[in-house]
Formats: sequence, structure tokens, C-alpha cells
Amino acid sequence: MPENLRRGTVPAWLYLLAGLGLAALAIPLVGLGTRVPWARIGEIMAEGDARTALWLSLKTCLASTVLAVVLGIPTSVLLSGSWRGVKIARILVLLPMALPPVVAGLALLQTFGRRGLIGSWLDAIGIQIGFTTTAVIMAQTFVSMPFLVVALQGALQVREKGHESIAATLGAGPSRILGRVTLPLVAPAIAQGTALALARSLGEFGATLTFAGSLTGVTRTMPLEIYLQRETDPDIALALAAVLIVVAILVVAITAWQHTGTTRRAAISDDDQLPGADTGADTAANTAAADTPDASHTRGPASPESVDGPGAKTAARTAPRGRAIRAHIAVPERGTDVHLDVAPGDVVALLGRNGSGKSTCVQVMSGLLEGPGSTVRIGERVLDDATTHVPTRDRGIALLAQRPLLLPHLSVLDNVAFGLRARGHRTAAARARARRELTAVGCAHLAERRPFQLSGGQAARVSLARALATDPAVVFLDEPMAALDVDAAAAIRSLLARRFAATRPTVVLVTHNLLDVASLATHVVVLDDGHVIEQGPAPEILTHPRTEFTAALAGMNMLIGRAYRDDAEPADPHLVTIAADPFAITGIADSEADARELASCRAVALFPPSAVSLYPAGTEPAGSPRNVLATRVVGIESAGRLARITLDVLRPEARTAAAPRTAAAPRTWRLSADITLGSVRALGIEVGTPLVAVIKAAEVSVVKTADGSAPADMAPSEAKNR
Ligand SMILES: Nc1ncnc2c1ncn2[C@@H]1O[C@H](COP(=O)(O)OP(=O)(O)OP(=O)(O)O)[C@@H](O)[C@H]1O
Repeated sequence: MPENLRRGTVPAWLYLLAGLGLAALAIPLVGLGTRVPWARIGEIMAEGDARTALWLSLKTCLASTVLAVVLGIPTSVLLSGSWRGVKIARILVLLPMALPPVVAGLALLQTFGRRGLIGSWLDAIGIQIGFTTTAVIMAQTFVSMPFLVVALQGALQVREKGHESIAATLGAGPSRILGRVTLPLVAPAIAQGTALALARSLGEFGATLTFAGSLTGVTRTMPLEIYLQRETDPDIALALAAVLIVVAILVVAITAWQHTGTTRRAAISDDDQLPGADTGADTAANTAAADTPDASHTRGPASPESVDGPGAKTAARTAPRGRAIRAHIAVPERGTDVHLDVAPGDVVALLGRNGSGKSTCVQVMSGLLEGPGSTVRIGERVLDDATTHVPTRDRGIALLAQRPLLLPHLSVLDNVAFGLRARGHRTAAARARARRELTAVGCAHLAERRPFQLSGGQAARVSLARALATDPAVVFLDEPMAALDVDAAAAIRSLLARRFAATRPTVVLVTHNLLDVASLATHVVVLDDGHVIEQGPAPEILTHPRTEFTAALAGMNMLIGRAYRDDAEPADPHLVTIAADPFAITGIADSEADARELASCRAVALFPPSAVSLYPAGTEPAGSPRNVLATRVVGIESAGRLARITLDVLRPEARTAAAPRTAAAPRTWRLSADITLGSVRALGIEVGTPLVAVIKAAEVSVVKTADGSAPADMAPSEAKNR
């Protein structure tokens, strides 16, 4: 029993009406069944007229269904769009469904009959349609095609269009998008519409009789044969009716089977999990495998075409492959007017409140949205101006959106190969490259799966592999980590950082996450209400925010400095200390591999104000917290039910022995701590109060900054020792 019926959510009276409805449909068929001379069916069907009628019905139905599909699919695609007059066109197409069949037959006769509008012309050149098998096929097509159009047009109108946009960014042209993306996505509706059209053709009677007549072997189909036999031998009519019902049941059953299959797949896809799909543990294992540099069997180089080593990265850094972006995004109806100037190989984080215009900028630059006054130039190419609009597929960009938007009807491997195929690569070469890309994101073992068999994190990795497989010079990322859990997001972030460092594309990254900014972005552009309100190098904007929004975003505590690992702590391989002489703080990297890689790099430690506990000065907190800082209160403000305490960290007397000295020592380090109002009273906090701040290492995230491989604040001697 369906779930909703078990839960009693259906009112009792519904059962009565539903029972009556089913009975109204089934009882006449049962009544017919009781009168059918079942024992004589074989003998009756062996007779010439009956067999001829059945054969003619099957032939004409097949032909009319093929016509309905060939003409109906393009018609449905056209009618699913929005253009002037589309509503009238939709009514016209549906009209044959509402017409009595005899009227449909009259219309055809008056048009294609010997003396009809077009028929008279055809007759003049020796072509006669009326009362021929062609007329039967035309009559069946006329009445059946609207069924296919209705089923398909509805599905096309509500389809997810994101897949098509992504296919365009991967270089697919309109025909490839229609054939490889749009139609496969609405395949269940095509199957259902085709079966409905076939069933309607099979039962067609009135239009056929009026337009084609009833000539044995030429136009007399099964319904006509049944009608005529009813006058002379009712037993034969009943036997033929039974055969027609069996054929109709077969058609309907095939439809129902198709429909159930696709619905089930879609339901599984929505849950993103299924029996046999990876569990969280598997995902974690994959993540770990992908992030372990020496796990060469599961993870190849960050760039499939490059060698993943510090030397390679440094070499790549000096030679960006990305192109400069110069854009003026003007979309008045969205209140967006933004100038963006991005240097080759830079990673620009586009920040701003919801609705501030970030996605609009990405849509215009990727060609998915036309801004009337916009100009977009990538490298030397003008992509948009008053007279030019280069379609998305020809822009040489990649777009990674919040949802992976993998094509559900293709395997993981073919999803990744899609962009390469669209750009003319042969299947074998495209698949070989796709395998390398999958290896690079730790998903080689998933190549043969379908997207509905992936977890959210795996789908995001595959989507990343697909976007980067075409070696784009410019990458747009529209919150690709927003829908992922913390671990999956960290893994994707780390993959992106490696890939960007290795291949240096120009990147525009839309995000709300400070970790993304700190670890990926070289520059930040902040939007508000469709306009740029602040921009500059990422570390500068984050450490000295000039707007309320950036300050709130940067409300996290942070320390940018040089990372090092304490070799005396082999039991804690994730621990990393960030030193910005004389200050230092210990946190945890996303993985042991990240911790190893971070050592000696420029990195940022981030922790929220809620992670800071305060104690009276001079007390030694119980346990063994890693970060114990002497501080002094410089500000107190109310933050709802909490108080936000601003503290200056006091310069330690002696620098931690293991901490290397940095060239540019910060003069002050200011922290925020959120504590309850009761704690404020209990600690007697006021401006100037000395306090001990304690931060658990587990609360401190450590990520390499976007320019992490080239520490800017290192003393020359230390840079040499690296
Ligand atoms: N399809 C649309 N049609 C009309 N207006 C839209 C459409 N999509 C977005 N807008 C409007 O354009 C403005 C900018 O929206 P946009 O989606 O670019 O913002 P955003 O900064 O990306 O927001 P978020 O962080 O919520 O994704 C908003 O005022 C929004 O309401």
C-alpha cells in the first residue's frame, strides 16, 4: 500500500469514489470478456479479413506513431518556449483532441480529398490521398500526435534547464544539447507520449472512416472491421475486440513499466543515496585517498597533464594560463552595474549579501544572460558588446555551479568526457582524458556508475573533473561547495587549490565562506545592491575590512603567518601551528596530507569568536589546551544574548622555540570572543581587564592562503632553508 494511504492521510470517502471509478472502467471490460468466444479466437483470427485488418492496423499505427514522434517532438520543443503567439499555437495543437473524430475526418477530407483545398492540386499531378492507406495514416497521425505533444510539452516546460546551461559551457552546440541533454532528460515523457499516440492510433475509427472509407486490405483497420462484423457476426466482433484489447493492454503496460522505472530512478537520485552507493565511510575514504599525495593508485596529479610537485607548481605560478577578464556587467532589470578587472591567473572571490548580483555577474560573463549594456572581454576576445554576443559554448570557459548537474542518463565517465566530445575529440581519446581527470579527483573507481549512484561529495568531485577536463582558461565557480558537508567541502576546496596552483586559470569564485576566500582567492570584490563597494588583495581586505559586510564576513578570528609542524607531536599529525612572530596559534589541517603540505607555507588560522573561552588572568585552565593567550579587554558590545569581547593579545615574553621568525612581525593581534552576559559579570569584565583566552586546537581551521607556496613574509634566510 502506498505510504500516504498507510499513514491514514487519505479520507475514508475517497476509497468509495475511487472504487466506483475503478469499477466504471473495469466492469465493461469484464462484461465484454464474459461474451467473447475465447475458444474460437484462433480460428477467427486465421480468417483472411480479420488477419488483414489486424495487420493493416499494426502497419498504419506504426507508421502514424513514427510520424507523430518525428513531427511531435520538434513541435513540443517549440511550444515549450516562450514567444509571441505560443499560447494560441498550443491551443491549435490541442484542438484535434477535443474534436469529434468524424469532424477531424471531414477536415482532412475537405483539405486532402480529391476536391479538397490541397487534394485538388495533388490530384492534378496524379496523387490521390482520400480512401487510401495513406489517408488512414494521416487520420491516425492527426488525432494521435496531440497526445504526444501534450505529454512532452508539459515535461519540457518544467524541466531543469541547468543541465543545458552547463552543457553549453562545456562547448555543446544547440543540436548536441537537444539530442544529448534535453531529450534524454525528458525521455520518460517521450516514451509515455509515444505510447499514448500509439494507443490512440490503434483505437482510431471516426476520422479514418470519414477520410479513408472502409476498403478491405486498404483502409479497413481493426476498429472498422469490428464495427462491420458487429452487424453480421457478433461473435467475430467480440473476438476481434478481445484481440484489440490485448494489444492495447500491451501498449499501456509498456508505458507503465517505462514510467515506473524512470520515476524510481528519479526518486533515488533525489535522495542521493541508494543501497550499494557509497556510505559516508566510503566517501571519507575516497576523500582521504584523494588528499594523500602518495596515494598514487587513487589520485593522480592535481592536473592530469602536469606533474604535481612544488617545482611544477612554482613553475606554473610564474606562467599563468588564464586570460584577463575585463567586464562591465550592466543588467538594469536586476539593478546590477559592476566593473570587473581580473588579471590572468588571479582568483577573484565575489562576495556580497544575497541578491547583491554575484550570480548575475557570472551569468553575464559566461554568456548565459544577456545584459543589454554589458561588455565582456576575455583575453583579446570581445565576447559581449553593443554588436557582439558570443554564445556560451564558444567562450572557452568552465562553470561550476552549486549543484553538480551531472547528466543522469550518462555514466560518470561519459559525463566527464562530455565537454571533450562536444569539442570534437574522438570517444576513445575523450574517455582516456576523462579517466585521468577522474583519477585526479579521486573518483576513478566511480567511472562506470550513473550519477544517481553517487553521494553529494562524489558528485561534486565528478562535476569538478568535468568542468576542468577541457582545460578552461577561465573558470567561474558559483558557490560549488555551498551544498556540501564540511568534509566534502574541505576536500573540494583542497582539490581546487591544487589545480589552480598547478594550471593557473583565471577564476571568479562566488562564495559566502571565509575559508574559500582565505584558501583560494588572491583578490576580493565585494558587491552590495548590484555595485562594487570594496575590492583589493584578499589578505588586505580580510585583515582590514572597510565595509560592514566584509567586517561581518571577516568576523572570524584569524592569524596569517607561516605554518610549521611540531615534529615532537607524531601522535597528532593534523596539528599545524601558524606563527606570525611573536604570536602563534595551533590548529588542525583538513587532512594529514594537507598538514604536511602546509609546513613552511603561508597559511591562515581561522576560528570563530564562540571558540574562545575566557578565564581570569593568572589562572591556569584545567586540561591541556594548546592555545593559551594572555590578553587585555579593549571593547565590550552586546551581540544579542551574548556579549562580544574584543581583546588584544599581549606579546609573549619569549617566542616559542620551534616557531620560526618572520620578517614582518604584526604589532597587535586582536581577537573577538562571544561569551554569555553571566560570564561577563562573573569575570568582572570591563575595558582594560587582563584575561586568559583559551582556544582548543580542534576549533582552529588551518588552510594555505592562495599565495601559500610563496611566503611573502619570510626572512630571506628562512626562505633559503625551506
Ligand atoms: N531570473 C531572474 N529574473 C529577474 N530577477 C532576478 C533573477 N534572478 C535574480 N534576480 C534578481 O537580480 C538580483 C541579483 O540576483 P543574484 O542572483 O545575481 O544575486 P546573488 O548575489 O547571486 O544572490 P545569492 O547570494 O542569493 O545567490 C536580485 O535582486 C534578484 O532578485
